[in-house]
Amino acid sequence: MRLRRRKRQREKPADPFPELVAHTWTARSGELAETGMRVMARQLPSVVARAAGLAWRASRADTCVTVGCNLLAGVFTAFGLLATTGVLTALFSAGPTPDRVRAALPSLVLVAVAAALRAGLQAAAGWSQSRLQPQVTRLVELRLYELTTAVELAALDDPDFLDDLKRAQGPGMAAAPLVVRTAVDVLTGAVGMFAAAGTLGVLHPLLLPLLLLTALPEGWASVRSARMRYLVELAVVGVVRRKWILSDLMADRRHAAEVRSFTMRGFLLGEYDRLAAYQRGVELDLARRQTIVRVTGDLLQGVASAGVYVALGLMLWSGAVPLAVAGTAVLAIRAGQSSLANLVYAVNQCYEEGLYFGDYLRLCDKAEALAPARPAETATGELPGRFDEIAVHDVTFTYPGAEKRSLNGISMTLRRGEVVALVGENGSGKTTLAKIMAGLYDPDGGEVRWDGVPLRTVAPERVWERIAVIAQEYTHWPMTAAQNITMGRGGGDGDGEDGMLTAARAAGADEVVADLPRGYQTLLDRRFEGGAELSGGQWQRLAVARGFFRDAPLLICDEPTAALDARAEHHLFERIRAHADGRTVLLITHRLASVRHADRIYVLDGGRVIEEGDHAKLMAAGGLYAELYSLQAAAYHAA
Ligand SMILES: Nc1ncnc2c1ncn2[C@@H]1O[C@H](COP(=O)(O)OP(=O)(O)OP(=O)(O)O)[C@@H](O)[C@H]1O
Repeated sequence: MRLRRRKRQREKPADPFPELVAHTWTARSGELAETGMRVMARQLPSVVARAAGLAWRASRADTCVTVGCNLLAGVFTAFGLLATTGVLTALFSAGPTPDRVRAALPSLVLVAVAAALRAGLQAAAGWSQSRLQPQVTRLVELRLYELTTAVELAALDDPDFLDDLKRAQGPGMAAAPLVVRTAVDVLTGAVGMFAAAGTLGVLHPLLLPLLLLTALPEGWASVRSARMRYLVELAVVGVVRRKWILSDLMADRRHAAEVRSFTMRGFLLGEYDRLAAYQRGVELDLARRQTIVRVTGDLLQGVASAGVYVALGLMLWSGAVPLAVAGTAVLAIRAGQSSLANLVYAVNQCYEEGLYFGDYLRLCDKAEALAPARPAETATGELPGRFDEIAVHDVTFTYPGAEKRSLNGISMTLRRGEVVALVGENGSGKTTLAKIMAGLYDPDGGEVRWDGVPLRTVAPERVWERIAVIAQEYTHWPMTAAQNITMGRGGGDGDGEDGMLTAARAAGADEVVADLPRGYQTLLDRRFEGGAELSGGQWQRLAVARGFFRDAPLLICDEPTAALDARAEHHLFERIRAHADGRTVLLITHRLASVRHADRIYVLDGGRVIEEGDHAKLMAAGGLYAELYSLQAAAYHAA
């Protein structure tokens, strides 16, 4: 056992990039290195069952055709082989040659018909198998993204979940169609082998072990060489990932200016070449070792075949089998040999892909348990269309995996028509509190109530429908300008065009769009022909327009002016104040001049509210707010 392990360790190439090998994708290498044929045989049925379930859900018709045609092709293989005996018996019988040929004709026709039918069935099976692949891919991709867009936001803060997601999204998802394909290959190989074995059993029971004897060396060689390749792939996976990252840095437009201005070209090319040279070395070594294994397999197979033919000769000589049967046996052994080798190879492949596919299934199970938090059908709480008051009571919150609380017993009230500001230094908990109010996270303790209805009892979707968030970190959606404003509500360009224009004007996005070549229909993605790129401030105006367009009773603005020029910022704060008419605005900003006119200001520090009141009251109190405000004001006066 120890000897075997030592031998396996020798198979693994020494790794000159230790910092890269720690990647989670390599987690399977140890498992596989210890996996033998017996473990594979035990686990294979469950992998095949999963693959069959997946294929069934992707397309029942194609699954039935694939399986049915493969089974029927096996029947015709056996039938053809048995009919061959009839041909040979007729040909080897006594009498003039024309008579013998004539006698062989009916069996010959049967052989030809069986071969044609088998070829037709195999073609049909191959076609439906190819049809299954894209359908399976579509199914697994859609399922994964349905789940990732529905899981609680907190799940995406959990490093374990993210780790699982990366594995599922990469090799796990890619393995799904391969698991189905290799499972069908297992079936095809098994059917072919059973057809040949059945034929031999019918011809003479002693012929069956001979088939196994000749197929074993090739089966061994193909499994061993596949496992070598797989282990090497796992060993270099970190190197390959690093190469992807470097190729992205060297070929992507986003990095092009920096690569040039910092003259990084030589460094990046050197790094890339170092990795590529290592990978080439490992692969050349693999090719050498695989060739040795294959040649050994071929030699052993040659010896085994010679043994088989000697045994067959002896049986013929002793009269145990007639000449015609021996001839058919040679054909059946050859057919069985290739089917068995294919079967062993397919089993190995199916098992390998099954390992990765298992990652995908585990992630789906995990994500299903995390989503949806409270489906609309079972949630008991109903929110009012427009609320009068949002009350936050003694809310505490710790991010998953974090050691420190981000919120520490926060209480506050927001009423309809008010602009309420959250201020505080970096990391004081403003964004976290806003996300809890938006129903993106459930608090660990305390609660948020809308007109007395606890958010904890309401389906998150119902909360999100009533909120517009202009977030600190927003996405540059690679859609048209119009879609950037309207997506998420109605979704279509034609939907609420007046509303879109009003929102764009309010946010100053109309000036941005006026300069675009195709106006609102311009695609904001330079990676496509005719796509446009915007500046940071221009993107922010679109994000603000998106927030206004939702026309929700609660508008949360988290640093909405960070990238805006002075004029746009002034205009936006005026517009936000106007927006509060009949609605409520929660404003988070470090620009304290802009919160002077807020109805109420809450000052956060270390996840607690340390001051509360309007501008005049807080200035008079002379606390943190007054200090921060005076610092900013002094900077302007000094100028
Ligand atoms: N996704 C996260 N996972 C773990 N901790 C987080 C996460 N997001 C924020 N935190 C932590 O929570 C605390 C509060 O962060 P938050 O983003 O709410 O602060 P903030 O007041 O909005 O800061 P800023 O003014 O810089 O935007 C910080 O200590 C931060 O490190």
